[in-house]
Amino acid sequence: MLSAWNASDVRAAEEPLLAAGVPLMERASFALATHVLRDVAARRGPVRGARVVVLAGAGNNGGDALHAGAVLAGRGLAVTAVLVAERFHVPGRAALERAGGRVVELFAAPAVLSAVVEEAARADALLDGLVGIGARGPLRSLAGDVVGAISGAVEGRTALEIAPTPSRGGAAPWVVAVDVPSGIGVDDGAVPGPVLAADRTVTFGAPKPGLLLPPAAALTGEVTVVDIGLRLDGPPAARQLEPVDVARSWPVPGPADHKYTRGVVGVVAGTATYPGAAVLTTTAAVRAGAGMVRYRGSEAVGRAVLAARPEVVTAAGRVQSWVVGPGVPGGPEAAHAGEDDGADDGQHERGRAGLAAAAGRLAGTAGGPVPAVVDAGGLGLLDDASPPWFVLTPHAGELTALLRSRGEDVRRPDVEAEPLRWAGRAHELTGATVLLKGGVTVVVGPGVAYAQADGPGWLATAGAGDVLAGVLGAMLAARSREVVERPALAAEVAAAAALVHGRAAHRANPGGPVAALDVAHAVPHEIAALVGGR
Ligand SMILES: NC(=O)C1=CN([C@@H]2O[C@H](COP(=O)(O)OP(=O)(O)OC[C@H]3O[C@@H](n4cnc5c(N)ncnc54)[C@H](O)[C@@H]3O)[C@@H](O)[C@H]2O)[C@@H](O)CC1
Ligand SMILES: Nc1ncnc2c1ncn2[C@@H]1O[C@H](COP(=O)(O)OP(=O)(O)O)[C@@H](O)[C@H]1O
Ligand SMILES: [K+]
Repeated sequence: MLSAWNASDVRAAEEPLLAAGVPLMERASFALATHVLRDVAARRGPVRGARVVVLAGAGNNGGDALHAGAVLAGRGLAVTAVLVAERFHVPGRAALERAGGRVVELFAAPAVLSAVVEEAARADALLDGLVGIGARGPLRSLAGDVVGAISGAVEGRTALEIAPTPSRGGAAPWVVAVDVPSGIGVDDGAVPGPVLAADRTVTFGAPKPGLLLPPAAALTGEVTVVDIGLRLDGPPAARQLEPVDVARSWPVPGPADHKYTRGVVGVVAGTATYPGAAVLTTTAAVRAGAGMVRYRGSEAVGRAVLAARPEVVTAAGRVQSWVVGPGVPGGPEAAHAGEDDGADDGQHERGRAGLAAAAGRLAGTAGGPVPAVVDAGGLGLLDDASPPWFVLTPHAGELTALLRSRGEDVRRPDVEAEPLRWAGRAHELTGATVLLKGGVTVVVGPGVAYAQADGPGWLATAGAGDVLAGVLGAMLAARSREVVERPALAAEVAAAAALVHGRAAHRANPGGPVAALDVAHAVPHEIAALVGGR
């Protein structure tokens, strides 16, 4: 698992070490230089004579970059450091000059900006040491100008670029961000202004949340964490599950298991208008290893489900998790406005009953509360307050509607600009765990947040969300009681489902388009690979 800490926590962890004279900057800058050397060697062969431009800001981030530049100059690389502020890291500059590096005082002669940009565009490597965890807001003054100009000049990069071109020609410089790409929201992943998209980010002590969270996560390139000896004890601000975490906690059935111990998933999905959602959700739940899947819906849709998956049961009975809403009309906005966007075929009533049972509010329900996945039309069926074992699975549009239905004046671009904040707000307003779908899936539960970036862009296809709902339903059913008892566990299981779903999409057709049903069919193979490797 990757755990990310806010800037203030990293600073607090640095303080006692700095007070004790631990050479943190030497550690950081030496590791940074080592990674740059390795990358340059891999791309160019000989490192001697390679051209490196270091963009250095006023603070210690600039200090790291200048000291790394000194190490590189000492190895025979031609290093030019560009100082953007009158205040700069004095020992870093001195070390660089001693090692034979050249310094350009851009702050003293802004007219040389175009020459700097030209040199940067021709460099083998570009180190972005403008600001690190001391950044406040969008890049200002010369730091902003230089990033804007270089981004415009380097092929495949624009100043506000969200997706760096993965394989650029050999001519463009290899961009290494020092600690973080300068100008991102270190704690929240915001991209409030120009940011130079990196090929690699070498981050010190621990990842920062902004490296995991969208939209900034798309600008980091590969993230390398350098251990400089910090002790970060408190809870991380954001986490990212890795395959080994999911493998370790996967409930592999043993000899004593039977279908009810493995978990029964009750699915309220699909209508005559959207029968495919019922097929996709139930198929995904079956393929993800549910002990049993019960489909609840009209007879006609049930026939389509049974034709695709004869394992599915349509009779009512006990379940260990509910999935309510895929392919059911009437999301939060419609419910809020009293609209009706199509016949619900009785699914609203079945969905409400499922959610009431899941919340433990249905008189005469045996076995107590169980987890629920609440998707699409199910989001309009929620009560004012939900328990944390309800996992809401909106995309950005649905989350916006949900928030607006609860009085927040928010638009979709706001949600896309600050997904962690708004998923967190939805968690606060509803009490439920919130999984916000997107290129990076953000999950917020009580005291925990996850950011998962496991799937290819090809996964953005109709029905993919229904498959996720089915996979998550099966995973929650398998750990039903535990999820109800431990408020933060639903978020971990939801993040794990996003990982399985995203990796199944890669597996379904590596490097190419995927259809939602193909993703569902790849799920058991992905699970086998995960648990087989543990
Ligand atoms: N304290 C230490 O010894 C260590 C610090 N480390 C490095 O130090 C960095 C933090 O250093 P600092 O606290 O000095 O802060 P930074 O170097 O991140 O930035 C602070 C400077 O940037 C300017 N600045 C802030 N926001 C700006 C914006 N939006 N546009 C333009 N300029 C802006 C500020 O005026 C300030 O002078 C870390 O990110 C890391 O790279 C590492 O070397 C580890 C050890
Ligand atoms: N750019 C992207 N890269 C990777 N995965 C994505 C991207 N965009 C969306 N996804 C994923 O694809 C799925 C789409 O779900 P959703 O929007 O609910 O579609 P539908 O309602 O048609 O099923 C989600 O799991 C989401 O996280
Ligand atoms: K930086």
